[in-house]
Amino acid sequence: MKEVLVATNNKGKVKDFEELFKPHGIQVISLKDLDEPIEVEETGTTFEENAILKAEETAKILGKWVISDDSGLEIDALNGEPGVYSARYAGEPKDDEANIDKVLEGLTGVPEGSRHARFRCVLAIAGPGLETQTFSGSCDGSIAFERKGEHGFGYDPIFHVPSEGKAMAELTPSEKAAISHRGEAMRKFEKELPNLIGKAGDRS
Ligand SMILES: O=c1[nH]c(=O)c2ncn([C@@H]3O[C@H](COP(=O)(O)OP(=O)(O)OP(=O)(O)O)[C@@H](O)[C@H]3O)c2[nH]1
Ligand SMILES: [Mg+2]
Repeated sequence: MKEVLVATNNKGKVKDFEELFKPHGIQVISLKDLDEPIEVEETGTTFEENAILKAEETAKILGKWVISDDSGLEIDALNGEPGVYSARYAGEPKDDEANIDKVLEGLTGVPEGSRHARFRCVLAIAGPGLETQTFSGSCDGSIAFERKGEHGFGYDPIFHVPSEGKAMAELTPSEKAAISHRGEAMRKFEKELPNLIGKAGDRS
């Protein structure tokens, strides 16, 4: 396995995956690199359902193994919102800055101790001759009162990571990989990687 196709249109996720696959010498190809656009409708109500949908639909179209990622932010004080709707919380088109503003507005008046949240990520791998598998990860933190940091994407500037004493967007890519929801899911995937490489032959 020299390269892996990640079924995502999100450039921020691609960067996270590049960091995560770097130690394996595996190059990440995303839907952004293909000539024909692929956009799978995310009709599921859980991260797992949507991850499986994206992996299986894309694998069917391309006829090869793909990995997908469905992820999002759950905020306790907002009853788990934005959850599976994280990408488009403030509506279409997808806008990270508007999403952050909506979260901060929704938490107006909520004190520091009541702003607990978690990022969740489910990776799915699907393709010819392979039974679809999923791997999940989460990362606990809290929602800050203002943006900090320049790294990452999405809600990273307002996601405070207590173990680091910093916002997720203040962490370098390798620091984020070590503690993030996507990193945890990847480490579970990595344990399966030798088996998958064996099964892949020249299919991947
Ligand atoms: O600050 C963040 N750091 C992260 O590490 C992270 N991971 C997910 N998210 C949020 O959750 C949505 C996923 O939605 P999602 O899984 O449907 O992906 P997407 O629509 O952006 O791309 P695609 O992979 O579906 O093509 C994203 O857009 C973000 O808003 C994150 N925010
Ligand atoms: Mg999406």
